Amino acid sequence: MLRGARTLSTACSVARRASLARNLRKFPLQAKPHIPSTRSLASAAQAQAPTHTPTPESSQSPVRTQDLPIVSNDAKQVAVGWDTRTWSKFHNIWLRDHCRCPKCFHAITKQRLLNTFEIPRDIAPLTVAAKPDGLEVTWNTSDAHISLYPWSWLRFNSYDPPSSSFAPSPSITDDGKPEKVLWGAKIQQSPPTVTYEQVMEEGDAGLYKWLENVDKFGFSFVTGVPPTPEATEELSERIGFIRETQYGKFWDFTSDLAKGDTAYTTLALGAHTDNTYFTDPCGLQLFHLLSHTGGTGGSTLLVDGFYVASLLKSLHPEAYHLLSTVPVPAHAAGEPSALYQPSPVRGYPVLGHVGGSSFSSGTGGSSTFGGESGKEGEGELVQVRWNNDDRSVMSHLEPAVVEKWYDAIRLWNKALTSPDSQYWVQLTPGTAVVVDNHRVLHGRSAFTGKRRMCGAYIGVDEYRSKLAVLRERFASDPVLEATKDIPESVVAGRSVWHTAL
Ligand SMILES: C[N+](C)(C)CCCC[C@H](N)C(=O)O
Ligand SMILES: O=C(O)CCC(=O)C(=O)O
Repeated sequence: MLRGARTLSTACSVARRASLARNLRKFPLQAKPHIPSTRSLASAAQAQAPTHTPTPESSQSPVRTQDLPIVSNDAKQVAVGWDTRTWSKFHNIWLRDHCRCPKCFHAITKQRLLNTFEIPRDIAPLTVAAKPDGLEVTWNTSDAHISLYPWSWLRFNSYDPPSSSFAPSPSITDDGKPEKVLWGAKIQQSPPTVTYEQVMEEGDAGLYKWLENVDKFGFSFVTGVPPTPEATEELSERIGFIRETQYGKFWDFTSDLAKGDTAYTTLALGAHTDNTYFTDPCGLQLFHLLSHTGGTGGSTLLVDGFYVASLLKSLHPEAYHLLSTVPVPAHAAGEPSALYQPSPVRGYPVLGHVGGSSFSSGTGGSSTFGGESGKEGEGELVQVRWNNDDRSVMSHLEPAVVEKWYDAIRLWNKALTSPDSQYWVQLTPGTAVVVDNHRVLHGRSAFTGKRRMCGAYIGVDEYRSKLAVLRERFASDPVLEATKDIPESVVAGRSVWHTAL
């Protein structure tokens, strides 16, 4: 198994040669297979069960050809043998389209320069070679174009089989991101928290910690925030620019119905996510209680929607399936100058997924956005959209589904409101909370007196972009690590082999 193969230029240093040797697993000596058909590749890999557990080369020996993956090709595909049981197959057209040389890919803007549609449909390699840097392909085109594909990059982007199907490798995980931690009421024992000082410090390490908290837990407190709207706005903008909506940019609100929404009243609000009436609900929502005088109540509720969904899925799979497939319309119609509905107006399921093994009559080839899906499996839960107060008329339900759907949301609500799921916290001036609005539901208890809350929305793409940039700086990425010495890889501070490109 390739472990973050380091790269070697032809004039590679002894040190780099040794480091590649260290990282490369010894591939069992094997006669180069004939150019196998796609079908026979699988049987070939299957038949050649490893005769021994490959062991890393000693750090002294130079890299040997047999230390490199085995490569071969036919008229349609190139096969890469990571070890005798693990092969990837890449279509020739796919490889040519993903060439990252300076002619095919703008190293500064990270945009494709190659005209995909000028690639001959039947393009094939003249030669394929396993080089220390990666797979080298010389194409059978008039320019005999040469492309290089680093081993770690190929393995990360393997689609046949998907790289997620490979045995977990400490050096190369399928997306390199930390696992999410699902939580219930017990999170109150040690809720994820950073300090304002950490978040505001120039080096951004504290900002990174804050956003990693949000990625892992779906929320994070920030303590020591000056109890002013100005400081809170500045804190919000550490993540990215604030998303303006019909409620304004940075909000500073109280129970005066200044805006046509029950948030601007003293009413209790059940656990919900915001913006179900937008096609693209905000990614983060930040709240900071500035003051509450002459009254009681107004405590904040947080519920991990991913946790509750996991309970529903195991206890009531039918209900889970309905919440994952039936789109829910919503509206924001409290402002005379605004009347929001999502596009399509039928809305989106309460539980949004990607990658389900299902058909879809909606957009995007999966059940996530608007389509009905088969029951084979929903895929990965990536978004919770739930606000029963903002829900519009369910005018599209199949008659036979109506009562089942209401039973399903009754089970969902029961799980949401279970004491085991609910984390109630009384916010105080100086402690802000940021919530992943695609995962964690929030609410509040009713209150009396004068209560002043401020905060802001951050778009989901702005949030994820900032986290990706911080990860580039602070987290180790096996593909970036393995490719950083390939000449002309890192341009304008970013690698052309970044796995987000
Ligand atoms: C702007 N502020 C956050 C104060 C209120 C937003 C209104 C919340 C709306 N009912 C929703 O669920 O999206
Ligand atoms: O007032 C609060 O504590 C929260 C209000 C709310 O849920 C919202 O604005 O979405």
